Amino acid sequence: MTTPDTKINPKIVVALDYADAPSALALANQLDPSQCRLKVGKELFTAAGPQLVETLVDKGYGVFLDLKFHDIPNTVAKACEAAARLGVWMLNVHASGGQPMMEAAKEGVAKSGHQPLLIAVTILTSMDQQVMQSLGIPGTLQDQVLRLARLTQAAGLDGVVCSAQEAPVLRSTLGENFCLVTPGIRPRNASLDDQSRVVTPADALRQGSSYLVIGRPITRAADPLQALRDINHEISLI
Ligand SMILES: O=c1ccn([C@@H]2O[C@H](COP(=O)(O)O)[C@@H](O)[C@H]2O)c(=O)[nH]1
Repeated sequence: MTTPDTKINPKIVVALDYADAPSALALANQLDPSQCRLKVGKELFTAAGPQLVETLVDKGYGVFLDLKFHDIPNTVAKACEAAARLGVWMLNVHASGGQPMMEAAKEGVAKSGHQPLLIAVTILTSMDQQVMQSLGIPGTLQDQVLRLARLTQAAGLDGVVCSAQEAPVLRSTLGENFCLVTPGIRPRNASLDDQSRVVTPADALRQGSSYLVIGRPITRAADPLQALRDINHEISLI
């Protein structure tokens, strides 16, 4: 097995799910871009805006702008163009917006003059088979993740957000170069919170994840820096 080189290509993406910029910067200022990348999601972006994203980029962090765009193709294209202009490392849309929407997203990114990774959310890691059924989506959850991931690849995107539980089948079907970004990561004995499809950090990498998105197990730990160090140590042993 290969040893993940966490220094050159950190595998952990810390979800900065904070209510304001000072709280997010308090953690970012203690971390180092060689230890992790950072994710800005809907809560923080709505509160702190593009300026915070640019600040994190200027600090040298790879920033995943997790706004999960899902709208008509023209609107998503323009949103992706604007997001890519912030200099982020990665951004995303919802695969359930369909192939034309994802193709428009890709065109929008191309127009920005930047080259972030563009990925699509398949089925949220908080969802389970029962929730899928309640939405009237037929088949197994894994089948639906695979269907949306194939559509994402056909649209020319770089990868998907999925659970590491689906990583083995996606990796074998979609190839080594398709990026699998996996939230729902929980160290052994950690609280699941609102996540349903969870995997430990080391198991997620063994299953084929490219990047691990981790929020509360780090940000709500008594010592977030130590929690990140522990997880980086765990995955360095693979
Ligand atoms: O399917 C998805 C897509 C995105 N997320 C985001 O990842 C983090 C997970 O945070 P935890 O605190 O580790 O649960 C959060 O920002 C979500 O918005 C996801 O969980 N699942």
